[in-house]
Amino acid sequence: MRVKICGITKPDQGRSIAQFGATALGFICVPSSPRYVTPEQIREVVSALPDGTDSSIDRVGVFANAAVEEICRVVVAGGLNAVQLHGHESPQMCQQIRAALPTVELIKALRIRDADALQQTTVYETAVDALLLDAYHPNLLGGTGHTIDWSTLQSFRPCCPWLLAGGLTPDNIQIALQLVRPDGIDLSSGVEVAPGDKDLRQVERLFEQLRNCRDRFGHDRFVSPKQPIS
Ligand SMILES: O=C(O)c1ccccc1NCC(=O)[C@H](O)[C@H](O)COP(=O)(O)O
Repeated sequence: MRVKICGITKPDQGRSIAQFGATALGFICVPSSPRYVTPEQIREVVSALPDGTDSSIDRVGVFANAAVEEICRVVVAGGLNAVQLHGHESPQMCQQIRAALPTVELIKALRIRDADALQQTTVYETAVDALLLDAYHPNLLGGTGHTIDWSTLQSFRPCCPWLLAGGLTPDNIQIALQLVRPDGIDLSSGVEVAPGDKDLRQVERLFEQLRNCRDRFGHDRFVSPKQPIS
């Protein structure tokens, strides 16, 4: 299972989170966010990663309603290998980004207000490599700490891989994964002291909980430290 920890701003925290077993680090490239980082800051985090993980861990830039040219500029300058679109990007725009960045993984985030909102996922399934389902908030695009009603996702099986996001914490991750079967999870505020400042104890607890899930259910869809399950 993929485990993405989003909103990384500090090199020492990125390094520790990689060592705990995260398969992806997310960088907020949305200037209005309190978690915003420049391409130079992203490079500093990536260069502090333990040897070997700097190329194996996914480096995901999170954008919202940015122009294709701006996304390309940040991807190159920041050394990113994945792009997450967290705004109102159309399937056509996703295809333009895919054409401009053919070797970069493209993830479309969709904010799920209710079960009906899941219908919008079908038009993106062929335009991107993966979907990320996040909670709806009237004023904020992401990092809200709000959860999706997981019961609406119990039979969600898109044609492409997908990540569950929105208000996940070490305390609720087991319950979420008992109800929902995503290919990966994404956490931000649930493992933070303050926006952009990760709580390493909570990140460690998250991986403990994931290992407990694996032990309890007797299968390998949960992550083990330093041996992420793809
Ligand atoms: O985190 C932000 O500040 C942010 C701002 C604008 C667009 C997206 C943003 N975050 C996207 C993420 O990938 C978060 O990890 C996701 O929304 C889950 O956040 P949380 O509910 O805090 O776990």
